[in-house]
Amino acid sequence: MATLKKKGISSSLQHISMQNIKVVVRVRPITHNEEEQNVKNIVKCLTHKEILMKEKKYSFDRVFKPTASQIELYINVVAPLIKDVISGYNCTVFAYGQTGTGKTYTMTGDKCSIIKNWKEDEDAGIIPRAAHHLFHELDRMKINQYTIKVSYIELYNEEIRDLLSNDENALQLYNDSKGLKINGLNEVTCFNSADVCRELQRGILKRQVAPTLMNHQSSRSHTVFTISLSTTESNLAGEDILKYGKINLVDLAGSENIAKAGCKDLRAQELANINKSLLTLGRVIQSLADKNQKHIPYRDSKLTRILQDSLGGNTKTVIIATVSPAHTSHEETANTLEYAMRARDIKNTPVANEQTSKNQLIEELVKDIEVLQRDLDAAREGTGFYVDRVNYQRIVDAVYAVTGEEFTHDEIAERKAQRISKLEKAMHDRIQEFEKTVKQCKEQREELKRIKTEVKEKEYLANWYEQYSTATCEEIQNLLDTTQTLNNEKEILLGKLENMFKANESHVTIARQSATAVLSMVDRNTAEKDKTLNAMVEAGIRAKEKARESRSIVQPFILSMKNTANILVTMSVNTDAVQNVQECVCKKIDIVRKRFEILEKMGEETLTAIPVLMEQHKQRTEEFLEASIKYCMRQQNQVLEETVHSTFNNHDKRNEALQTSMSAISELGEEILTVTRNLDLENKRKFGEIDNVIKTGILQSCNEIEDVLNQHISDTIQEVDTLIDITSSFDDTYRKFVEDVKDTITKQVLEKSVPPKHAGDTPIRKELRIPSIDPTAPREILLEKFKVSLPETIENPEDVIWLDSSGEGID
Ligand SMILES: Nc1ncnc2c1ncn2[C@@H]1O[C@H](COP(=O)(O)OP(=O)(O)OP(=O)(O)O)[C@@H](O)[C@H]1O
Repeated sequence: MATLKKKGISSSLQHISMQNIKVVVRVRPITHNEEEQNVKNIVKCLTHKEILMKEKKYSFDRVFKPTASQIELYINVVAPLIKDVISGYNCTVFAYGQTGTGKTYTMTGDKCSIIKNWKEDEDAGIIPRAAHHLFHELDRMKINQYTIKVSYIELYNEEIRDLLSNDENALQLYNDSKGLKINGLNEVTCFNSADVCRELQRGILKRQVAPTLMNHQSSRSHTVFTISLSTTESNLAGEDILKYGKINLVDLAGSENIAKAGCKDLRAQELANINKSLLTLGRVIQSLADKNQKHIPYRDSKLTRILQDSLGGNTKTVIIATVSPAHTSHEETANTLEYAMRARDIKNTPVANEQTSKNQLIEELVKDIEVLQRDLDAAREGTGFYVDRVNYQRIVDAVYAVTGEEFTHDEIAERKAQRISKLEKAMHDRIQEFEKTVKQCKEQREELKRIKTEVKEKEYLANWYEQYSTATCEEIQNLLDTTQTLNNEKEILLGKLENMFKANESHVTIARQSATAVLSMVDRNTAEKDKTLNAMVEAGIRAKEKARESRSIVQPFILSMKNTANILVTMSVNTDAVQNVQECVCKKIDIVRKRFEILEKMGEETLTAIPVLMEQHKQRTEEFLEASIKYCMRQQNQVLEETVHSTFNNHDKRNEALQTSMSAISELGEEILTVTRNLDLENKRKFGEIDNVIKTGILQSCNEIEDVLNQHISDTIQEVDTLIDITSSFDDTYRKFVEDVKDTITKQVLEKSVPPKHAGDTPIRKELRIPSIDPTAPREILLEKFKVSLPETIENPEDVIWLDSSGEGID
C-alpha cells in the first residue's frame, strides 16, 4: 500500500517554513507539421524567467526556450529534489499542458531507454534520469542500507489502474490513520536504475493512448510514477533510524477542448472525464491560491485526492507547464500560462517525514495488528461486516481530520452501507476466487498424490540403484583389492625372481670360481700325487739299481768265486794256496758284507723315505680335502654341476693316467721281482756251482753269503711289495676321496641349485644317461638299477629324462 499522506510531523526537529510551489514553463519547438502549415510563433521567451505572449508577460520560476535540452531542464528543476528525497522529503513534479506540447517527452523522453548516466543521455526524460541520479547520489553519499521501490498508476475515466500489475481491476482509494492509501497497489523493489527504467517501460506499454488530431499518440490518462526511498542510519545513541522519502512524477493528460482535439463519441466522454479531473485540479489550485477560501475541493476528483499532499501540503512541488509556441494553440497556451500563474501562489509547507526508529515501527505494527484483530473478532461474532467500536470512532475522526467535514449519522450509515455493499461484492468475488482456489487445490492435491506416487517409485528405484551400486562398488572394491593383492604378490614374486636371478648369477660366478679352485686343487693334488708316485718310482728304480748294483757287486764276486773254485779244483792239493784263497775269499766276503751293509743302509733310507713321503702326501691330501669341501659348499647351480661333471671327466682321465702309472709301477715291481727272482735263481745256480767247487771252508762262507743275499733280496722284494701295496692303497684312498668329493659336490649343488618347489610347478626331470639300455625295459627296474647314479633320491620314473650313451632321449 502506498502512503500518500504525511506520517506526522516532529515539530521539535523539523524546520517548518511555507514556500510557494515552483512553477516552470517549457516551450516546445515548432513541429514540422506546424512549419508546413506556416504556423506563426506567438510565444517569446524574454528572459529565463519571463515569457511574452500576445503582448502579455508572464513570470515564472524558470522559462525554458524551445531550444532548451532535457538535461538543462532536469538540472534546474528535478536534480535539487533528489537530495530532498534522500533527506526524507516527499516531492512531486507535475507536467501540465495542452496535448502535444511535450509533457510525456519531458517526463519520460521519446525513447525511454535504459540510460547509463543521468548527465550524459541527450533524450532521456525526467523519470529515467531521476532514477539513475538517485542511485548515483546514494552511492556518492555512501548510504548502503536503503530500499528503493517504484509504483506506477494510471487514472483513467476516474478509475485507478496499476500499470505494474496484471490485474486490470480498478484500485480503491481509502484513508487510514496514516493518510490516503491505494488498496492493493503494487510496489516493485528496484536494485538499480535499469530496474526502474524496465518497470517504467512495462507501465508505458499498458498506458491508455489514442491518436488525436493534435497528437498521433496522445496520452488519455493521468499517470503517477512514484519512486520511494527508505534508508536506515544509526543515530548518536546507536539506534537504527528509518527515513522515508519519495518523488511523484506526474504526467497529466492533455488539457484541450473537445472540438480541437477532434474526439468523438467515447473519446468525448473520455475527454470529459479527463477535463473533470483537470477542472477539479484547477479549482483546487484556485482555492489554494485564494487565501480566503477555506474549503479545498480535493475530494471532487481522484486526481486531486491523490495529489492533495502535493498541493498545499507538506510536499516539495514543481509544476512544469508545457506550451506550444504556435498561434494555432494560442487559447490553450494562454490557459496553461494562466493556470500556471495561479499555481505559483500555492504555498506548501515542506516537512521531512518523521524519522522512526525500528522500535517505534514495531510498536506501530503491533498496534495495527491489534486493530485488525479487533475487527476480526467483531466480524466473527456477528453476521455481515463489523467494525470494532474503537476502530469505528478512529475512522470517523480520521475522516473529519482529512475532509474537515463532520458527517451525520445517516451519512455515515449511508457511506457505511455503500462500503458494506462494496465489501460484500468484494467478498463475493473472494468467495468465487476461494472456490476457484479450492478447485485448484483439489486438482493440485491429485497432482500431488500422483507426484508422491511417482516420487515413491523413484525413491524405490533410487534405493534399488543405490543398493545395486553399493553392491557393485563393493564387488569392484573387492576386485580392486584382489588385483592389488595379486599385484603385490606379483611384485614379491618378481622380487624373488630377481633375487634368484641375482643369486643364480652370483652362484654361477662362485661356482665358476669354485670349479676353477677345485680344478686347480685337483691339478695341484694330481701334481702332488704325480710327485709322490715319481718319488716312489724313483725309489723303485733306485731299489732296482741297488739290486742291479748288488748283482754287479755279486757278479764279479761270483766270477771271483768261480775262479777261486777253479783254482781250488786245480790247486786243491796245495794247502797254502788254499789258505791264500781262503784269505782272499774272506777278504772278498768282507767286501761283500760291506757292500751289503751299504745296500742295507740304502734300503733303510728308502724305507724311511717312504713313510715321510706318505705322511706328506696324507697331509696334503687332508688339506686338499678340507679346501675342496669348503669350496664345494658354495657350489650352487647347474653350471657348476656341468663344470663338476666335466671336472670329473677330466679326473677320470687322470685316474686312467694314474691307473696307467700304477700299472707301469706294478709292471716295474713285477720286473724288479722277476729280475730279483732271476738273480736269486742265478745266485742259487752260481752258489750251487760254487758249492760244488768249494767243499769246505768256503762252502760255509758261501752259504752265509747266500743267506745274506737271499735275505737281502727277499727284503728288497718285500719292500717293493709294500711299496706296491702302499701305492695301491693310496690309489684306493684317492679314488674314495674323489668319490666322496664328487658326492659332496653333487649333494651340495643339488641342494642349493634346485629351486624351491611350489604347488603347480612342473617337476624338474633329471637326466639319466644309460650306456646300453633296452628302450623297452620297464623304467621302474631301470630306476632301481641306476638310481645310485643319481645325485638325489628319485621315486618316480617320470621325473627322469632317459638318455642313451649318445645323449639321445629314449622316452
Ligand atoms: N521540447 C521538445 N523538444 C523536441 N520535441 C518535443 C518537445 N516537446 C515535445 N516534443 C515532441 O512533440 C511530440 C508530442 O509530445 P508529447 O507526446 O510529449 O506531448 P504530450 O503533451 O505528452 O501529449 P498528450 O497529452 O497528448 O500525451 C512528440 O513527438 C515529442 O517528441
